[in-house]
Amino acid sequence: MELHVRYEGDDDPEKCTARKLDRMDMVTLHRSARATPAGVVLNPFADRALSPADADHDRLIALDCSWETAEREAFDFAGVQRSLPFLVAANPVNYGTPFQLNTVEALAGGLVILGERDHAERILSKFRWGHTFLELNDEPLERYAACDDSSEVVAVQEEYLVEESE
Ligand SMILES: C[S@@+](CC[C@H](N)C(=O)[O-])C[C@H]1O[C@@H](n2cnc3c(N)ncnc32)[C@H](O)[C@@H]1O
Repeated sequence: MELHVRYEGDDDPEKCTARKLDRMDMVTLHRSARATPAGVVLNPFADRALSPADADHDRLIALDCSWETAEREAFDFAGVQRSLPFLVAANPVNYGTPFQLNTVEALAGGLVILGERDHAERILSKFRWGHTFLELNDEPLERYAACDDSSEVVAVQEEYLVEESE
């Protein structure tokens, strides 16, 4: 799976996970929506959850921007829009927060769901806390990756949301 990032450049460059992956040739950065190729767009506002049924696409795309500017319209670029199901951030900025992943976590979570765990491990290995993301989310990721489609993923997610609210 090719990894692409639409890079907005409005977040702290020192902490930007997409820039680090780009320096290591693990993603391709695009400075405009027009230049970003179509694929599966990881969009927290999307109605449909990512599932193994999306594995026939060749590209996984994230939008790297500050959470302050990550509004619905910011994700308006070519491709199929997918949200990630319940997963918890492991990075030091948002540790323990569900759904609000940074770019490398979102790409890695997506890769595992699409059946590319080795690829996910490779990109996370570039970050000190990277392995923690897979440890924290081990069970849900394994279960999502075993689903057939988006509605099954949403049904599994429901169990974690109920646990979270108790
Ligand atoms: C808002 S940016 C923040 C990036 C952060 N500045 C960094 O350095 O990694 C994170 C991106 O990851 C993807 N993402 C994060 N959580 C997601 C979710 N729950 N569903 C879908 N995509 C998500 C989106 O593409 C989102 O724009």
